Amino acid sequence: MVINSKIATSEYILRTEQLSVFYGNFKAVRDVNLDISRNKITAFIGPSGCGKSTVLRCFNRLNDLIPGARIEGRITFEDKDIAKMDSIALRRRVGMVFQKPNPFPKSIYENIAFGARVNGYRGDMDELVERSLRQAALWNEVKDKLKQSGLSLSGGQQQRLCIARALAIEPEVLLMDEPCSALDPISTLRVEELLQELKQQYTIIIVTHNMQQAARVSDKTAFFNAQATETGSKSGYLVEYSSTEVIFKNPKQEDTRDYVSGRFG
Ligand SMILES: Nc1ncnc2c1ncn2[C@@H]1O[C@H](COP(=O)(O)OP(=O)(O)OP(=O)(O)O)[C@@H](O)[C@H]1O
Repeated sequence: MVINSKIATSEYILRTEQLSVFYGNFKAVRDVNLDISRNKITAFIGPSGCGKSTVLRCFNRLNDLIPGARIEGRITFEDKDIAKMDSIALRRRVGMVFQKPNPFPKSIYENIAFGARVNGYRGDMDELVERSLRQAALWNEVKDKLKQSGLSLSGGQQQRLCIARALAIEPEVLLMDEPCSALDPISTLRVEELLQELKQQYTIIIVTHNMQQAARVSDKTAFFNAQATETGSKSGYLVEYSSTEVIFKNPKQEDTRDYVSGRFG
């Protein structure tokens, strides 16, 4: 009997168990236990340096590329320990969009096709390029200039191109590290609208400094803070994790309340 894996999978696509992250001897983040819900948008908020990006980068093992970085604890993706997975295969399934739009210095078309080709895509490339650009709500703006450089687009369009590029690899999870911080308010709104559409198909984790954005776009919010340790250095930790409504309207922790009401950070 064939069991449908979609039915068999748990509500949580990614989980951390007692996750601590080190850069050399420095413990940047400690003891994070976090379950990421499938097809939801989870926001990471908290003051600068509390480890939001560090935790985000753990989910597709991008920290592996930083000399001296290592983790303690465990992260599972679809119930499998990611430390035991091939990192390239993991990154195909857990894509990333960075803070600053970073299109390749290639045509709009090639920005999508290049990564897909490198990842072994064998289907109809024109169809994939169109589908990815449509998913990223960019198709109508670029369909007549696919041969132009990706760098000729506006900042907001470049970021949507980078989202389209990430989607073309057909990931299951999209990690976004402050994807709107370099964008103007109108482009930000477009990306936020786009996220709502994308969550039908993808699980999204977004790091944001903009609390209104977290409140507007996310279903769940994780609030991180940093605290001085015995050695004097500051170590990040997860203060509270709940539905976005609870975090913003009725948090359990006083620190969360102070942060979301703008009293610190
Ligand atoms: N590559 C690195 N090497 C050494 N230390 C690092 C590295 N990246 C981050 N850190 C340190 O780890 C801690 C957490 O940094 P991180 O960038 O994850 O925080 P953040 O909450 O995302 O901050 P911000 O909101 O300012 O982006 C900080 O003390 C930072 O200096």
